[in-house]
Amino acid sequence: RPVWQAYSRLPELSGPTPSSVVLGYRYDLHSAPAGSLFSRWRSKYGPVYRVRGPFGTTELVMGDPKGASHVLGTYSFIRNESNRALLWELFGHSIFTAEGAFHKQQRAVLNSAFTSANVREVSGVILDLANKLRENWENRLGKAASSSLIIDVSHELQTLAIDAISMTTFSYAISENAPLSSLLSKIANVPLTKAALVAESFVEAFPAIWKLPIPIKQWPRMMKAELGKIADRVWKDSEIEGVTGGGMHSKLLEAMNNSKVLSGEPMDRDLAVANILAVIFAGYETTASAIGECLHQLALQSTIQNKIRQELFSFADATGRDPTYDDLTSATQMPYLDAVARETMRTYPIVMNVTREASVEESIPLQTPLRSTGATHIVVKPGQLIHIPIRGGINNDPDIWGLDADKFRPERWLESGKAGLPETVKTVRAPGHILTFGDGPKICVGRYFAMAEFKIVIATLVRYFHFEHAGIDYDFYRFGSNAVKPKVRGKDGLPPSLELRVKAVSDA
Ligand code: HEM
Repeated sequence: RPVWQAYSRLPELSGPTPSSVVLGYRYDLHSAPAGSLFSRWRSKYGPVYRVRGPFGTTELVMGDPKGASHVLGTYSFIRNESNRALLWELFGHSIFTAEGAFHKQQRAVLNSAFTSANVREVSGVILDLANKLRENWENRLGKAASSSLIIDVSHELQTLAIDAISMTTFSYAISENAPLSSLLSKIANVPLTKAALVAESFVEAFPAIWKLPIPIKQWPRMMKAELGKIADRVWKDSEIEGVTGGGMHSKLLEAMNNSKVLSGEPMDRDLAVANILAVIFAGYETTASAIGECLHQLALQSTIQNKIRQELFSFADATGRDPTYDDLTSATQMPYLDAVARETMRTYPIVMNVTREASVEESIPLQTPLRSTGATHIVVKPGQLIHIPIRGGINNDPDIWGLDADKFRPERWLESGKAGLPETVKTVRAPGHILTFGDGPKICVGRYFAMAEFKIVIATLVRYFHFEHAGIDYDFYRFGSNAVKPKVRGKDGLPPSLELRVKAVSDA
């Protein structure tokens, strides 16, 4: 694409000046608490504005819900080159690097594995893991000198989440493989440093860097090799013995083995292994971080925490039994738990923004005319980078959600009239009016899985434990792996952690 175009595009839009012309806006965006700059820029420039990428190039921020839905819903907007290069490096050619008809084929296979009915079928594994964590904390509290313990919940949730996805997708408990689980934890817990942000900005500007033998590739390589060995063995066994043989109860393997029926093409070994890796990696950090953000909010707002507990106790009093998976995931049986899940996903989305690149010239329709020209469309050229701001963006826009858009208030999902959801939320056409899981053909494959795991773990932990602030303030930042994670306020260069004070409910 002509270089000059990258600089002179979108003259009708204004936007912020980055602190460094060389690094562009990404360095500023990721050096600030997640979403805080999207929110500030939206109030200054409106929902649609431009940012300057590395070396002054022009990128579009599309915070208009109709425009965002168009971009995410159309195959001509593809994943951007630097994203594809990183995802290729991490997993190989997988669902994440697929586009167009090939993406459609891969999605048909993965969708058939992650239906809500299939998630229900494997939910016992997640319930067992949540109860195992509860028993572990009960034992530790039983042995502790005081009635409370400070626990790094972020670390423990990561372990639970990686087993939840690996045990349900290929019957393998990664946490029991010590070298592999410590490698994954190293990758997930890389500290946020200025050097890492600068390196990331350069890679964004020059995706070809991924092709060089640079040291940052060392961990993804090791992960691909180690996890690949397990995925490979599981895949071979499933081909030889069949998925139901050998106790291998895996919906994903079953779907991939049946891929000829679903997509017309048998899945080859490399693609199958890459998709297994992609699903594991996409599925564990994100879900663990979302549960962590919720526990952090509950520790700050004990009234909300008590309301969830009360709902669980009332259920037990009324039925004389513990809630099942069906009860926990039903908005009718557990309306408050459901509202807390929706509000966590809305207020604190773990993926801060989604990026696309226009592959053809296209006119994007807008809900609200542009401030500068009053135009109801914006025309983009091939190669244009477009960011859909989610955290601090569309999910928290006061013009869509009302003046308390930034507040964590689960009641908004339950009440009617002024205290409930405003009509304007309907302008966001994604499921549940939130963009936390994306939208369109690339919407998150694992969203039912993630919501089920979220509800099971929050209900199990809140039923038995009381969470309190442990005197450490946290801010949430987008770390290099793309998930938003907690960082001790003012302490740069530390890996993510989230220490909360935990007490048994009977002692609280
Ligand atoms: C709270 C938890 C989660 C969040 C916030 C989340 C968020 C997202 C988002 C925003 C996308 C769209 C990316 C884009 O449009 O470029 C996505 C895609 C994806 N997610 Fe999730 N995710 C979560 C959990 C999971 C789980 C549990 C799995 C696996 C079981 C999973 C697997 C995937 C896959 C494979 C894709 C790629 C889909 C495609 O390209 O067609 N995610 N996720």
